[in-house]
Amino acid sequence: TKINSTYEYVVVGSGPGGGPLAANLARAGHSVLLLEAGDDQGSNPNISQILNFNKAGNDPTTRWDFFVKHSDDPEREKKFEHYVYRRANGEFYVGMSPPKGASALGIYYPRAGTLGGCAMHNAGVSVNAADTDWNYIAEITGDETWGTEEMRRHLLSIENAVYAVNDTTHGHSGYLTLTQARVSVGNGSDGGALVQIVADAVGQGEVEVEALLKRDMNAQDKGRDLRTGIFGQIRHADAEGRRVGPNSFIKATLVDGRKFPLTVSLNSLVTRVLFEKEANDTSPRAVGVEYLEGESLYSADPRSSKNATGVVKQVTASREVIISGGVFNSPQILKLSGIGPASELLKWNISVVVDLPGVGTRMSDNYETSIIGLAQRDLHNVSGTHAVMLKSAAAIAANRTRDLYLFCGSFSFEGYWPGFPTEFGKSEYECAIVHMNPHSQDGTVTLRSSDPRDMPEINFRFYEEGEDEDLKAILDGVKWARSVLAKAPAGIAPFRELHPCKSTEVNCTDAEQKEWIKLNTYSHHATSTCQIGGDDDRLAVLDSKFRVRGVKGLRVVDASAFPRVPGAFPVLPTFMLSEKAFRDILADA
Ligand SMILES: Cc1cc2nc3c(=O)[nH]c(=O)nc-3n(C[C@H](O)[C@H](O)[C@H](O)COP(=O)(O)OP(=O)(O)OC[C@H]3O[C@@H](n4cnc5c(N)ncnc54)[C@H](O)[C@@H]3O)c2cc1C
Repeated sequence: TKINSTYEYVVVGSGPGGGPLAANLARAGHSVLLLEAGDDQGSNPNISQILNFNKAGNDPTTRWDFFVKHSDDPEREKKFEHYVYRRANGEFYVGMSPPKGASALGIYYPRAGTLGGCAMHNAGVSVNAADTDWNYIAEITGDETWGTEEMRRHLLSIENAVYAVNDTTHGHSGYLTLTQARVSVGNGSDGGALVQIVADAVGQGEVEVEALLKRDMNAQDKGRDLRTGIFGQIRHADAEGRRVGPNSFIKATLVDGRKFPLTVSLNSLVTRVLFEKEANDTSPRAVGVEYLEGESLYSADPRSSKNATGVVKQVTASREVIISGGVFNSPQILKLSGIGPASELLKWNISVVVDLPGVGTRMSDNYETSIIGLAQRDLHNVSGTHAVMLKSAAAIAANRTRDLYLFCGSFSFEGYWPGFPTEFGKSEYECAIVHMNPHSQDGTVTLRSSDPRDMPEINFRFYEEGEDEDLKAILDGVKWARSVLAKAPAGIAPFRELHPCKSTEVNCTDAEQKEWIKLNTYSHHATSTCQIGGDDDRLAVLDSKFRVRGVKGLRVVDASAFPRVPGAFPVLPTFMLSEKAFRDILADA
């Protein structure tokens, strides 16, 4: 496509934040340039079939490899069982006994640099945030349009809930096809037996297992966030398992005979926002962006090379620039553009446009762990995973919303590293555990240099706050799953547990389990590095309409805007946030 020099809107990044926003603005008749650092792998079967998500996560054509810290203590970091090193020959080493000459890289954190962003290699699990998460944004900003009712309306306009076809409380004509994952539970199958023991444990033993697997975790239901038990897993994919999301919506917009004014430029790494300040302006205005054109320019791309520098280009936005580079890249782009903590910018000789101390701070994420074991024999007819929502003892005592999301099945998911996962054969069975709304929200994204191709320094600082309560909640989930799995039919049980306890035979104390969980907690739901906040919050980066504070014509629309990590899985809330941003931007146009 020919790139013009001026568009009404320039959107940077095509993930669940930026992709649908660019498509929607063009469908509303505005000229839009969408700049994406990666290329398009929409027809690569590793990427296009949602159940290939493990292959997708390892595919060098889409992967962006970040290496992060979980704490400020380098010795503890290296006790992470899947810590990554670079061997002298350039290959990765994963583990705790690195060979001589290997250099420490850090804890692997997956992202995707491709048309569609991380929605192209995620597992697609699509869960609305709790009402309390949405209402929290309304409370801190005083902007009622963030309330749960309004946000629900955005969900209705984007979704095509084919799993709930006759349910009029869901939307059925949006771009985001949602289906429920299939689980084998046929008569006499191991899958059926293993779901049944969970159903018994959550007091749903009398209900048909098939009906439980259709329970709708995104139901329009006042008591929803307090309800626990088994649910079907909802995914942004169609009935044939093809991924649906930003990539398909952008493509549909480009091929539509109505010829919407959307231009997509791939292999375009945005390096900074351009500003102008006229004499009578109180604050600078974003008027465009600078970018580098070329393949694999960002150093997280495994195909990148230091010698590839790209061609410098500039483009103008007559209305607005919208940054949607994701949780690590949006704060990096702002900082490279002179928006961030002044002291950090000056260190890299970047002229300060606005001293905004919150950029790249208060990063938030869910805590994840898993209990995995080997059955006495191979398991048969166990495909698919089902969700179980639970409350920790503390959430029950305080009558708070459900805070544990488990998904159970015959699979192995112990987090991410190059070459993940470790497969343990046909007897493996796991309950993965997501602990929602953990206390610590102290992660940072800081510049490592002023070169836009370099990855920033990323430190999550897990467990800085509320360590006892969070570890206790996760342990509640682990113990619950262990006690349920012990009730599996003879011949399957007893499971030989691989972790957190090495085996059910060995007595493993609470303290030992907590230590193992703390060392090995993983995550992949990072948010909040450019967060929305109230006018009185000096670390707020955005106002409630996604506008970057202190400048004009610039917004950030992606998962970095959430003031704290929403619910169990961030992708559906990010699609909803994108839809909200579209409405807010149109209202100002
Ligand atoms: C392996 C994996 C599995 C996941 N599974 C789930 C799941 O099952 N359910 C769920 O809810 N969430 C899941 N997530 C998280 C979810 O996918 C993300 O939270 C979501 O995609 C965030 O959307 P975003 O728009 O903020 O950013 P991203 O999806 O990260 O998109 C950002 C885009 O911006 C582009 N970009 C970045 N910098 C630049 C630049 N300088 N110039 C131009 N382009 C740039 C990137 O290439 C990318 O395409 C998963 C994530 C991963 C990595």
